[in-house]
Amino acid sequence: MSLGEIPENLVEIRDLHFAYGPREVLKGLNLSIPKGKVVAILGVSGSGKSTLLRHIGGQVRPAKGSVKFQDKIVHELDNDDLYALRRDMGMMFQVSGLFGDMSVFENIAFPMREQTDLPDSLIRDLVLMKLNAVGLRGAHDLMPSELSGGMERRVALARAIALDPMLIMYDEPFAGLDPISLNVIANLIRQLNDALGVTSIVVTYDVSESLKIADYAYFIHEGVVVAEGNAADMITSKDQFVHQFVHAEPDGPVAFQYAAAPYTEDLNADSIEPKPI
Ligand SMILES: Nc1ncnc2c1ncn2[C@@H]1O[C@H](COP(=O)(O)OP(=O)(O)OP(=O)(O)O)[C@@H](O)[C@H]1O
Repeated sequence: MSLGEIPENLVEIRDLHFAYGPREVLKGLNLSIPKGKVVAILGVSGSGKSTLLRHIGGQVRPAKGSVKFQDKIVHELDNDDLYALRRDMGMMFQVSGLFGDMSVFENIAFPMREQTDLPDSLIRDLVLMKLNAVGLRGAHDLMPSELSGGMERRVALARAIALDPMLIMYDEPFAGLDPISLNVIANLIRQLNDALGVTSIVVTYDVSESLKIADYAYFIHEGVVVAEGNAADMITSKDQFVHQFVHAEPDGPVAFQYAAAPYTEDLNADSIEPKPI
């Protein structure tokens, strides 16, 4: 590969450590998100995926290591710069977070009104454009309570792109969706990434869906990257961890048994003797 072909990274995570009190969640995480790509971050529930996204958005501070967004170290920014940085990031969560007392239109217009001085006529056109991109221009007058789960997720996606971010972060975008809605969301993630020229991070435990649309995948477990590679290669990977994940095997590097003393020790131990009735 010539130097000219090496993609520039939008996000670089180096030796990231973080703990919630005594609970160490990230233990020296390293990964890079190249510009223009869709990158899947995969791992079992509780492996620290959402915590990683919180570091990229600057909501939490690393105990050690850093997150670099473009040329800025996120945890070194002052409040104004952090606010400006967050405008370059759109987020879509499993829980849509739409305002229940505002129409679909007003939900998308809200960040535009809050963060820009655009006139109402332009906001109107922009909102309809964003809704059109997710196939819901015709639903602009509906209230969130009138939307199906899949539609709600699409409105949340329209809101995530309201301010033309450079990076879109998706936290469990497929959770709880029926198969058709799930496909719609997966295809939208890919299409919007390419049409808008953005970069996307998809954090999920849904391996098969995310590998269909991602360019690159990282597998994280117990706070570190345990495997990575081109998404297409992951399906046939011989790596034990990837294999277990892709084939949803109940035991493997991610152990079925919670860590315990040897069985024989436990069987003789006083502590597990049944209490007298
Ligand atoms: N605010 C918090 N305070 C204490 N512990 C937390 C907090 N947030 C998360 N944790 C714990 O940190 C670990 C990692 O959580 P995180 O949400 O980052 O994992 P995840 O991989 O995104 O999993 P999930 O898909 O279940 O959200 C979990 O064990 C979780 O219980």
